Amino acid sequence: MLAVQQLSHRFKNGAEETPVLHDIQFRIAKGEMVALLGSSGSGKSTLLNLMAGLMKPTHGSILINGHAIEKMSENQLAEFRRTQIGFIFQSYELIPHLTVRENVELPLIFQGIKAKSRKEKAFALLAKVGLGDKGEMFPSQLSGGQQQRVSIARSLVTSPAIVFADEPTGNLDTKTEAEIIDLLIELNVTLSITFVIVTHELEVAKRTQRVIQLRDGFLVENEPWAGENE
Ligand SMILES: Nc1ncnc2c1ncn2[C@@H]1O[C@H](COP(=O)(O)OP(=O)(O)OP(=O)(O)O)[C@@H](O)[C@H]1O
Repeated sequence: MLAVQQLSHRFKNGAEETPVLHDIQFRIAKGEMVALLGSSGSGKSTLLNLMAGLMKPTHGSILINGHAIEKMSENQLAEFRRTQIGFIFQSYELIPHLTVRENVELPLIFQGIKAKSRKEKAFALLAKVGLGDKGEMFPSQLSGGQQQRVSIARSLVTSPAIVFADEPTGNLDTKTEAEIIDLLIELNVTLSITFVIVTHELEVAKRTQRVIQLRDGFLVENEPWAGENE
C-alpha cells in the first residue's frame, strides 16, 4: 500500500544544505495502523510531507498503491491527494463559519458530488465518530475532542487509501487523547483504514500495531510493536 524506498532529503538554503532524512526504507500494508515516532527535530514532519506529496524528496521514492508520487506533476498530485489521502491535523483545521456537517462535506464538494449524497455521507461518518446529533452546530460550540472527531470524519469522507494524522492528540488532555486513539483504532479495525500517526509521545505509539521510529533523520526501529497493545 505504501512503500518508502531509499528516501533521503536535504533542505537547501542558498549555499547551506541541511540533511534531514537518511536512506529511509519501510513498507506499510493496507489496513495497518502505524505510529511514526520521534523527538522534536527528528524529521517526522519532513517525512510526512514527503509521503503526502507536499514536497519532493532529494532522493528515493514513495509509492502509494503502486503510484510513485514523486514522479507526478503538480496537477496529478493535487488530484491524488484529494482522492487518495486523508489528513488529520493537530489543530483540527475546521472552517469556523461552516457547520460541522458542512466541514465534513467539504472534500466532496471539490469532487463534484451532489448535495444529497454529500449530506448522507457526512451524517453517516459523523454518526461513526459519535457526533450524529452535532451536524448543524458550529465547530466553536464543540470541545477540542469533538472538533478532532469532526476532522477525523472529514479525513474519511472521500474513502482515501491512507490517512495521515499529524500529532492528532497534541492539543488534548490525557483522557480525551485516549478516547481519540480508541476511535482511530475502532475505525482502523471496522473500516480497514490505513493510518499513519505522527507522534512524539510513546504512550500514543504504544497503542498502535507497529512503530516506525526516527532519530536524527535515521530509521531506528521498524518492527511490529512487541509491547502492550492495551
Ligand atoms: N525548510 C527547512 N529548511 C531547513 N531546515 C529545515 C526545514 N524544515 C525543517 N528543517 C530541519 O529539519 C529537521 C527536521 O525537522 P522536522 O520538522 O521534520 O522534525 P519533526 O520531527 O517533525 O519535529 P517536531 O516534532 O518539532 O515537529 C530539523 O532540524 C529542522 O530544523
